[in-house]
Amino acid sequence: MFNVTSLASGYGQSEVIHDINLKVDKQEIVAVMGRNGMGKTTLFKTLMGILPMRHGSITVDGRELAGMESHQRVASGVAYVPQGRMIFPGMTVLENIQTGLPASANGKVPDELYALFPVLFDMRSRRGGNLSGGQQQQLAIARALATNPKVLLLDEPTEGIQPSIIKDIAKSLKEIRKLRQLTIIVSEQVLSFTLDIADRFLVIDKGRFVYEDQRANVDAATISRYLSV
Ligand SMILES: Nc1ncnc2c1ncn2[C@@H]1O[C@H](COP(=O)(O)OP(=O)(O)OP(=O)(O)O)[C@@H](O)[C@H]1O
Repeated sequence: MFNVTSLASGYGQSEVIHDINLKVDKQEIVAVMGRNGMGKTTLFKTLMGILPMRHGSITVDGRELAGMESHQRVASGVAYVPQGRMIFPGMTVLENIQTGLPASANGKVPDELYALFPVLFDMRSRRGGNLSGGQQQQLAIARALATNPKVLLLDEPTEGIQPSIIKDIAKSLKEIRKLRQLTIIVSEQVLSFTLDIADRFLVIDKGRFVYEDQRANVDAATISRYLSV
């Protein structure tokens, strides 16, 4: 459904992502685990077209995204929740979510989104910047879901968030995956969160995948070793 072939990218002279291949099925949740600086954010930025690719191919249901601007990739069904959330702090919760809605929605937030994140309904008139970190993360996810994606990319969603909210986020993601047959790729350093949601695990090390396994066979000790070296 989401296929990445021989993808490379980097900054200036230095190549950071080397020849990455990834195939993700419809409704599958894949975790990309890796320490700081291993290339998770660079990979996601390349998938979204924020950073140009040096070579490779990215397809969603057979449609090639290479060469498309970021907004065209969103229109093709890929949504992105960046590291650090990047919500608009001066805008209300409602306005933040509306920025993700297609024009055809006429500004109406689907009830389903508020059902997934009830706190956002309660706080819809507050400024995004006044929400807690966990609430902002939920807002960033809701804004991405408002674009009605087929594929959701989440970059380190648990960073700086308290454990009870992490559990809520895991629950919402599993729910929305079922509801919308959503494909999810999530980068993380926190294994407990991904063990809760992911069907398959990959470890990225210096811009290459060095480990892969299904949830049922996953060797948590091996992944932890990669994360702690
Ligand atoms: N704007 C940039 N210019 C040059 N090099 C960069 C830039 N951003 C990241 N890098 C380098 O690219 C490599 C991968 O960084 P990246 O941010 O993708 O890692 P990460 O796995 O997402 O880690 P983190 O969890 O710290 O975000 C690192 O060596 C980093 O120094």
